Amino acid sequence: MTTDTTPRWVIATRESRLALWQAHHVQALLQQRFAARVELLGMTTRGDQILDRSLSKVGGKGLFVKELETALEEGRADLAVHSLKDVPMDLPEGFVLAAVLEREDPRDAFVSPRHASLEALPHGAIVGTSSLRRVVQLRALRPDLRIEPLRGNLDTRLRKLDEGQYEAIVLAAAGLKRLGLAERIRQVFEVDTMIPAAGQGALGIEVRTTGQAALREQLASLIDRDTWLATLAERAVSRALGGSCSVPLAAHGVWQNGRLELTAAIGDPAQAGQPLLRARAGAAVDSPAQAEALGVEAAGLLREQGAEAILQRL
Ligand SMILES: NCc1[nH]cc(CCC(=O)O)c1CC(=O)O
Repeated sequence: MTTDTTPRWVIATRESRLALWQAHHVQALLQQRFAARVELLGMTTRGDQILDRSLSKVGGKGLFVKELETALEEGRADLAVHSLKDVPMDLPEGFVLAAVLEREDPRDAFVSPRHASLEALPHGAIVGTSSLRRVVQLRALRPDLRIEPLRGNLDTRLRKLDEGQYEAIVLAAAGLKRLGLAERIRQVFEVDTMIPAAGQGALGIEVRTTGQAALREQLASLIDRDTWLATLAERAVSRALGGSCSVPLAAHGVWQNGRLELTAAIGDPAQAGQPLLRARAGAAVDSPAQAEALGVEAAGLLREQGAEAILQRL
């Protein structure tokens, strides 16, 4: 008799269409690269259940992650695939991000049935969006607009737009592109106009810290170094400033001639139309420690400009 040495792994995933697309993407990658047998374990998280309130009001980061970690802990799954944006900077004891994959488009997208761009919206138009980060940046760009909360998965958000509850909505380009909905995008915001969230557009793969040496080694070979270092810097800004999603914080790193150029911004939800505090920091980053130091530097620059007062009020 021969022993079957084919690795068998189970991926824990949320069950939204986007989460399943992402899990299937990682499943295919693992099957191709390691000739592994990979199954999906779909599950519902608190973040999926709470649809009537803004997520910033119901307990912050980790809402989309915890149930998946429980499945890892109990051995029902071996890895969890997340949108990196939804993953807290500090994972609970016993868990680690084994890989960050190459980033999709990190930008935010403007979607509207009738209007070609944010600039083209009529005075006072209603725009839907789900994050405080987008709210403060939209207000700074167009103080006249009425910005209303918008929750739910991608299909739900598009349906609410199509039903006429909003003139336009703003959401991550990456999700729309992954689901084949790119044709709905009327405008993508350049990253200087609407600074993305830390980790936006990237996928993270989480595993247990112990007992998974072989899997961790194989996942490490999937790391996209540029995305990994850039998102480490972005996430370090968020951690240095207290990192909850009730903070309207943006952080985005771009590689230019071998240097990582990091832009970060924080807005004040209580001060409509106020300009955002912005900071830029760049360095020839070549290690995780250097990436995190760059993030801490950018956070320090925001503090010097008065980020503290905003954080105090929140
Ligand atoms: N917070 C929900 C979430 N998490 C990741 C994405 C989009 C895909 C990505 O950024 O990788 C979205 C939807 C959105 O912000 O529009």
